[in-house]
Amino acid sequence: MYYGDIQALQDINLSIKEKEITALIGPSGCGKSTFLRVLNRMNELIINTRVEGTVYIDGDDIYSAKVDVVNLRKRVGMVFQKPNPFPKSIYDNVAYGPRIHGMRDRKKIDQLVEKSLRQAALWEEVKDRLQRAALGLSGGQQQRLSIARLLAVGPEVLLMDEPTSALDPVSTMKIEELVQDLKERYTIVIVTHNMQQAARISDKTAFFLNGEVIEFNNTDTMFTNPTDQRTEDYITGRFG
Ligand SMILES: Nc1ncnc2c1ncn2[C@@H]1O[C@H](COP(=O)(O)OP(=O)(O)OP(=O)(O)O)[C@@H](O)[C@H]1O
Repeated sequence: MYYGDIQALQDINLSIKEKEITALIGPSGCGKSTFLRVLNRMNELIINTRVEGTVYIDGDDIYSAKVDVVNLRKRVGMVFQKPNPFPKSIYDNVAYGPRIHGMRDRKKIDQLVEKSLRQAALWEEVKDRLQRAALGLSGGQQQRLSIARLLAVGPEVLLMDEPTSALDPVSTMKIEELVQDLKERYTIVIVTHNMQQAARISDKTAFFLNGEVIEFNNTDTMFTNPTDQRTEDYITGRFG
């Protein structure tokens, strides 16, 4: 993966397993977010970028010329560091995706909004104020709303780029619990600067350094018995 002439990722070969949580860790600028964006071709929204190599999801090469990128991003959704609700009601935020994908039946949309908010562990907090502004919710609630908005379009893979870094500890804990619940149905890849978080919630961890994956292992092994000295140095806080 290149930004202009600068190669930001090299020699990456990762097999991400279905219905697992894979954490991406590593110091700032090592390529974690770039890699995440490779997985749903979001890098293409940045000018002058180029990808070499292939990414398969369920056997489909997502970089094939045949792929409909809108559909790909529906299959592989993304949550960002800062929650980004639209300046609309809570209901309309969740209904937005299904509507642009052609859903018209009001009753079906109602059901989907409720289901998505329940799955995102937000329903109980907002069910009496669905028509209120999403921007009136707390940061943690807005982040769960961003997740509900994704779920409403029926993704298979959820990409999360430091989803709790702007949140307080209680909201962070709720998101961590939610991510663990979502693993039952979705494959999750999460970038985090918080190593305790990676250790608490993920099944596998990939350690990135200077655009390469230095180590990819079961999270337990990675944090108790890393193979590479550089992984050990990073997780014990010697750099980064
Ligand atoms: N839009 C861009 N244009 C040019 N270079 C970029 C762009 N985005 C990232 N890079 C470069 O690519 C490399 C990897 O950046 P990336 O944001 O993927 O790292 P990261 O590990 O996610 O960092 P952080 O933890 O700070 O978010 C860095 O050298 C960065 O400067």
